[in-house]
Amino acid sequence: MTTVSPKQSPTATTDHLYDAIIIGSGIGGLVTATQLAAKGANVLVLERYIIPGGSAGYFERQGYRFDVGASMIFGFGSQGTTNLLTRALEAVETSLETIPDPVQIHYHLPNNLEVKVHREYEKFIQELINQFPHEAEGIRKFYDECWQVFNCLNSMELLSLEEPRYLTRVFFQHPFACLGLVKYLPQNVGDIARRYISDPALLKFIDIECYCWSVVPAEKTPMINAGMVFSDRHYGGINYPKGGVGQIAQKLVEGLEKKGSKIEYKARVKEIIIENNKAVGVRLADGREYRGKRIISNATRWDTFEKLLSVQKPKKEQKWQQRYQKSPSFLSLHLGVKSEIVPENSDCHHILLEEWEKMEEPEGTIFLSIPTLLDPSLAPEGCHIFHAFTPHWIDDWQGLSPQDYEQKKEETAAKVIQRLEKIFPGLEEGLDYQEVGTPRTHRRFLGRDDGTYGPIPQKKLMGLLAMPFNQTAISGLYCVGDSTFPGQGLNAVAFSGFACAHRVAVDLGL
Ligand SMILES: NC(=O)c1ccc[n+]([C@@H]2O[C@H](COP(=O)([O-])OP(=O)(O)OC[C@H]3O[C@@H](n4cnc5c(N)ncnc54)[C@H](O)[C@@H]3O)[C@@H](O)[C@H]2O)c1
Ligand SMILES: CC(C)=CCC/C(C)=C/C=C/C(C)=C/C=C/C(C)=C/C=C/C=C(C)/C=C/C=C(C)/C=C/C=C(\C)CCC=C(C)C
Repeated sequence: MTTVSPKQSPTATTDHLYDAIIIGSGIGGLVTATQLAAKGANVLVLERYIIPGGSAGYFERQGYRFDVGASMIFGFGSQGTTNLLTRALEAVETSLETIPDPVQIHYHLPNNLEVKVHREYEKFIQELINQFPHEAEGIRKFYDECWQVFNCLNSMELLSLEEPRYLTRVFFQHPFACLGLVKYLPQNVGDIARRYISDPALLKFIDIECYCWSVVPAEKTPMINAGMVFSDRHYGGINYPKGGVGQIAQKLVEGLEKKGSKIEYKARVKEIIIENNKAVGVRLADGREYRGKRIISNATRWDTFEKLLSVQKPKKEQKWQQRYQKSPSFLSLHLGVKSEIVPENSDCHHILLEEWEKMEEPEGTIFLSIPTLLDPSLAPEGCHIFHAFTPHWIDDWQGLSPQDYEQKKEETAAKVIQRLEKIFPGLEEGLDYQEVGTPRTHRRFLGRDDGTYGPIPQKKLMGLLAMPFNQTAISGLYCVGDSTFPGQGLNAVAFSGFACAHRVAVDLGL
């Protein structure tokens, strides 16, 4: 890997004009970079941290390799067009071995409602119908409608919706699929679920099915995204990259470099340079400047428009901020756990919630992943990795003395572990290693304002209609990643990367 450290950089001045400069090497940034490099563009990626990946990065401690973010990965299917991670790697002639996950989520919900989302669609539907036999028809109709959305998406090439020639072509090739998507773009899951389902407990189940990836209940979750998540888990499936989630970014970087483009680490962009109302380059924290024909920010919109630009925030962005707010961040427990406490045939991903009213509260819903059930090589022999996380706001972690901060981490972690004892009795006794990340950790290491997981609607919106694409109100400046259409999720930001690269490539005449 060619890592150029600031002091050795041969191109520290403005003499080289890159086709595109990308701020940040999250999966959104890297998919844009590799797509452009594959089309022959000369790209520079600038990453403030020491490795690529952002929320999809990793860190190693005492023989454990922990994923920074979620370990439940969509987008690694082998057919159709929605397998965007497989496709992004293929575009730069690389690939990753993945391990299929037989159960997407094992839910442990109020009133002892236990449901497993099996990879096999029919098995999942039967399991849910067994819990709610009186809603058998509604359950089928609801999830079948999600398949309609997915089938539309999965039939067409997925590129920039800001490129008229692509839109015309795709419309002539797949008129019904396009009209289907136009119909669902303004819709949310809650309205569709209520058309078929009336049992309040089942509607709550649909809420948590949405909440665990969109961080909002069904009424605010866009139907297009639900169509992807609720169907692709049974189609392409959930597949874990061998060697950990961090491998995805590592492989993309390898591919990027093979195509002659480059990435620099410890390269924090402090300012996007604007000349004659156009973005023309970036200035780093260490004073270096780089020039590019196009500038693409993989930082969040809050970071991009409030911290990296000295010009007034465009009206369009002000409007966006009235519609979307920052979601909470997470408290993350990265645990090493003795294998004895993990029964054979345990599932990899769990959701634990004891009271429906607390679903959206900090520490209400607990997410747990045990990636070593799929790839044991991530932990020392005889041990597993437990990654437990629960939403938390940064405000609750500010202004504490170092001692109080440490103590709060310990106490909050202990509460989470205690609750997880319900699923894995003996967990506390079985601990071998513990590292706790707070919203402050996420802000510091991921460079995300307030450590946010991403944008969520302030109020009920019209599906995805208000989510911006990649172009911005500033000429030459584009955004990519989870504060662009269609939002959070690796496969979602991969789509954003494909779309952004397509729009930029057309603008560059590539
Ligand atoms: N299972 C899953 O689906 C899963 C797993 C992990 C992550 N994710 C998702 O990935 C999404 C995030 O991906 P993304 O691509 O939008 O962004 P990201 O936040 O992961 O990456 C942004 C990158 O930009 C860098 N950066 C920020 N500001 C910078 C600056 N000024 N200069 C240089 N570098 C800077 C950060 O260090 C980071 O590496 C989230 O929505 C998260 O949910 C999903
Ligand atoms: C031409 C005409 C007329 C028209 C046109 C129309 C059209 C074409 C349209 C189109 C559209 C489109 C393309 C769209 C797209 C979309 C997409 C791609 C989407 C995607 C999505 C995805 C997603 C959302 C994903 C997500 C995921 C996630 C978030 C995940 C997460 C996870 C986690 C958090 C974890 C959990 C854990 C546990 C449970 C433990």
